Amino acid sequence: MERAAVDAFWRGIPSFPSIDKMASVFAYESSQIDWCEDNYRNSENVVEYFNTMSSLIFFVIAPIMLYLLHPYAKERNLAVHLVWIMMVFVGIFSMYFHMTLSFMGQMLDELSILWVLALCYSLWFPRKHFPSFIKDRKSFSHMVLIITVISSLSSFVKPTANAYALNCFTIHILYFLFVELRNCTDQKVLRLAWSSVGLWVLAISCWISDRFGCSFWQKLDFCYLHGIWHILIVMATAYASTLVAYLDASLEIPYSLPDLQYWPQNKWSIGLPYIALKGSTKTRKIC
Ligand SMILES: CCCCCCCC/C=C\CCCCCCCC(=O)N[C@@H](CO)[C@H](O)/C=C/CCCCCCCCCCCCC
Ligand SMILES: [Ca+2]
Ligand SMILES: [Zn+2]
Repeated sequence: MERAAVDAFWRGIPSFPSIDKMASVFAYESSQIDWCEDNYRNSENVVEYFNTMSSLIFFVIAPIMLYLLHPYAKERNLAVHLVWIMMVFVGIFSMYFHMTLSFMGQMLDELSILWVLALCYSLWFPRKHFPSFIKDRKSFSHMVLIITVISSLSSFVKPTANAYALNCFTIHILYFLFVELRNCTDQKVLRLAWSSVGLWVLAISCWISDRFGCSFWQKLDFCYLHGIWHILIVMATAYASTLVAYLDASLEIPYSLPDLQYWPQNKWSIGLPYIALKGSTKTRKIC
């Protein structure tokens, strides 16, 4: 069938978008968002070259975290691995978004972040903060799933607001971490919490500065803040997710004696944090 005929066919169906409209969501620069980096400066096929390349950090950190968290995931729940597998997709969509600045790229980038957040909440949100009508983690996960499906659909209503809404989640994460840790005296936990907050503060400063201070950074010919945000937010995610996973492990699998360690250098607490299990596993205990 001719393309015009196909288009006319679909146009006959009320409220079905035309083929042109559907194709345009993939078009270069069809997103209403444009970051500070000059478009097409380094390549005629890649709109924002540095922002695209800095998203490669997802492919560096994700496999290392998958490897480091394997003993913990095996003991607690193999679904933990989904977090860093999904982070690889966030990286792919982030690259696609900055390469094209297309509407489809923007939505894939933002929706993938929303679903990683949903997964983290389902896995690690502390039981004692569950709403009173929720009796266990399974029901909590179902509630998170319903909210995430509704939020995913709502994200098409005002797409320019999505990134701000996603950033607001951090306020909630900071709030419950504060409540959880206000009586904590474990120096390792506190150091990890402060490092997570520090990385996030640096990251969000770059994100906001790129969004709202672009003319200033253009004068300095330094338009790389969004790319730097990519690197810092992946590190903040590694730190914060390990922290909440550790708090969860201390409550849910205490017999395995979870311990916070750093790769590659544990001595100075630098590098990527992970959970080492120093005790017996459940299976060994039963045998
Ligand atoms: C019980 C919950 C524990 C949560 C632990 C952390 C969960 C992290 C979840 C998601 C990872 C986010 C990865 C960010 C990818 C960035 C891609 C990107 O740059 N997208 C932009 C467009 O290119 C877009 O404008 C950005 C939108 C905002 C993203 C907001 C992400 C929130 C990340 C939360 C990090 C937590 C740090 C907590 C510190 C104490
Ligand atoms: Ca740009
Ligand atoms: Zn980005």
